Amino acid sequence: MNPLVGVIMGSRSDWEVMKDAVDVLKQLGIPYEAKVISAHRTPDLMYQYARSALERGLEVIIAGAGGAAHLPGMVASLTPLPVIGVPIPSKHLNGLDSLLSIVQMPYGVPVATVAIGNAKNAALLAARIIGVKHPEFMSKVTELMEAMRNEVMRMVLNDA
Ligand SMILES: Nc1c(C(=O)O)ncn1[C@@H]1O[C@H](COP(=O)(O)O)[C@@H](O)[C@H]1O
Repeated sequence: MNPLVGVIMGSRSDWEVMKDAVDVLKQLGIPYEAKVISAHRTPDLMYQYARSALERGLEVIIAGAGGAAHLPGMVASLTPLPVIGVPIPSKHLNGLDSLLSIVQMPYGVPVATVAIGNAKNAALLAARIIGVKHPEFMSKVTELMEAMRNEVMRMVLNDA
């Protein structure tokens, strides 16, 4: 099956965070591709990637970037596909800069932004989006929710 989710990030240095998204996609059996693409450093590549994403069969794009994180918003301006932004924790401002750059999009160009560093949630949100069209992935999401519920039900508080 061709990739349904595109996972992109501004630098190789984002991979440590972004591989959490890929791990979740693998766990759910969702076909994905992962690449380094930067709005700042490879604008032509970003343009080509975002413009061709829909016709290549991608259904969601997860874009991680840190600092002046323009990648998710720029990709969202070039494709009608849903874009999920992952703010990468940055060295000097701990990711607050990344978060604000990604979340404060103007009207007309939405980016669904997850918490700083929470690439796992980006993958889970992608699974829910593609699950509407692909019931086999929605069942995986439901299984995961059930497993999480059972885990909480088993939690015991000593000395409570
Ligand atoms: N925010 C962006 C973009 C972009 O938005 O296009 N391209 C790279 N970067 C970010 O720069 C940070 C430092 O990158 P380096 O570690 O390569 O210097 C990374 O977190 C990356 O996402």
